Amino acid sequence: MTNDPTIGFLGCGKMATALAGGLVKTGFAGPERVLGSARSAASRDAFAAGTGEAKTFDATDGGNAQLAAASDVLVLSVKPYQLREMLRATANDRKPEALIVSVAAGVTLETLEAAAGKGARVVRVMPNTPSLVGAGAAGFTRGTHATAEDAAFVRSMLECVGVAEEVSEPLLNAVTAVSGSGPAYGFLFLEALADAGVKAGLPRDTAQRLAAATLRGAAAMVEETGEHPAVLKDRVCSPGGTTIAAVAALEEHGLRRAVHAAVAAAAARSKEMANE
Ligand SMILES: NC(=O)C1=CN([C@@H]2O[C@H](COP(=O)(O)OP(=O)(O)OC[C@H]3O[C@@H](n4cnc5c(N)ncnc54)[C@H](OP(=O)(O)O)[C@@H]3O)[C@@H](O)[C@H]2O)C=CC1
Ligand SMILES: O=C(O)[C@@H]1CCC=N1
Repeated sequence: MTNDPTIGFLGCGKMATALAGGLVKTGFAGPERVLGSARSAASRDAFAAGTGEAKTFDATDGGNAQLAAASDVLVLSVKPYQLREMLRATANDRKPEALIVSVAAGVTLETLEAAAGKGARVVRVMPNTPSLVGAGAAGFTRGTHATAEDAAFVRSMLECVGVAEEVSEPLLNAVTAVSGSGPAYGFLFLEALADAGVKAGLPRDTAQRLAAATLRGAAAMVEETGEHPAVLKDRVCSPGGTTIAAVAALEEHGLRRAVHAAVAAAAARSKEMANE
C-alpha cells in the first residue's frame, strides 16, 4: 500500500458519499485523493458536493475503467447484484496491486474473490451512513489474499469515521442487521419520539431537537460509563414515576420483540442476498 493511496468509489451513491465525505471531513484523505464514478450527473454531483469537490467519472463514458486505473484502493459501492459484473468489467484496468474493498450487503468473499481474479486482495466491509458525521459503526473481514497491512489500512480508514470491528465473515450478516441497517431503526424511533412529543404539545423543531439529543445522550452514556444499558435505564425510572409507566407501555407494545424480529429479518435478508 502506498503512503497516500487514491481511494476510488465505484458507484458514488448514498453509502459512498457518506464514507468518502467522512474521510474528507476528518482529513483522512484530501479531496484530491478521492474519486467517484456513476452513470447519472445527479449521483456524481451529490458525491462531489459531499466530498469537497472530489473528481468524478461518467460511468456511461468509460468512467469506471478510468477510475479503476487511477485507484490504489477501489471501493465497490454499487448495488450488490452489480458487483460481479463491475469486477469483471474493470479487470484489465485495475492496478495489479489495488486493494479491493466491497461495502455491498450480502456479497461473500468467495464471490468477490472469484470475480476479482487470482490473488486479488479483497476486504469486505459493512459500514453505515453516520460515517458522514464521524459517527459510523462498521464491521469488516479480510479475504484470503488480503494482508495484515490491508486490514490495518481498512481499520484506520473506518476508525477515522467511527468505530470498526473485525469479525469472521459469517458474522457480517449480523453486523449488517445491527449497525449497517441500524441507523434506519434509530431514525424511525427518533421520528416516532418526536411525533409523540408533538402530540403531547411540543413544537415540531423543539420535539425533534430534544429527541435527537436524548438518543445521542443515552448512547454516549452507554459508551462512556461502560455500564449495562439496563442499569442506566433503572436510574431513570423513579418508583411509581413517569418513566416506569412509559417503559411498561413499551414492553406491553412489544418493543423488544419488534427489535428482535427486525434484526432477524435483516440478517436473513443479508444471507439470502449472497445467492442473488
Ligand atoms: N445505504 C446504506 O446505508 C448502506 C449501503 N451499503 C451498500 O452500499 C452499496 C450502495 O448502496 P447505496 O449507496 O445505498 O445505493 P445508491 O443507489 O445510493 O448507490 C449506488 C450507486 O451506484 C451507481 N451506479 C449504478 N450503476 C452503476 C454503474 N454501472 N457504474 C457505476 N456506478 C453505478 C449509482 O448511480 P447512477 O444510478 O447514477 O449510476 C449510485 O451512485 C450497496 O451494495 C449496499 O448494500 C452498505 C452499508 C450501508
Ligand atoms: O438496506 C440495505 O440493503 C443496505 C445494507 C445495509 C444498509 N443498507
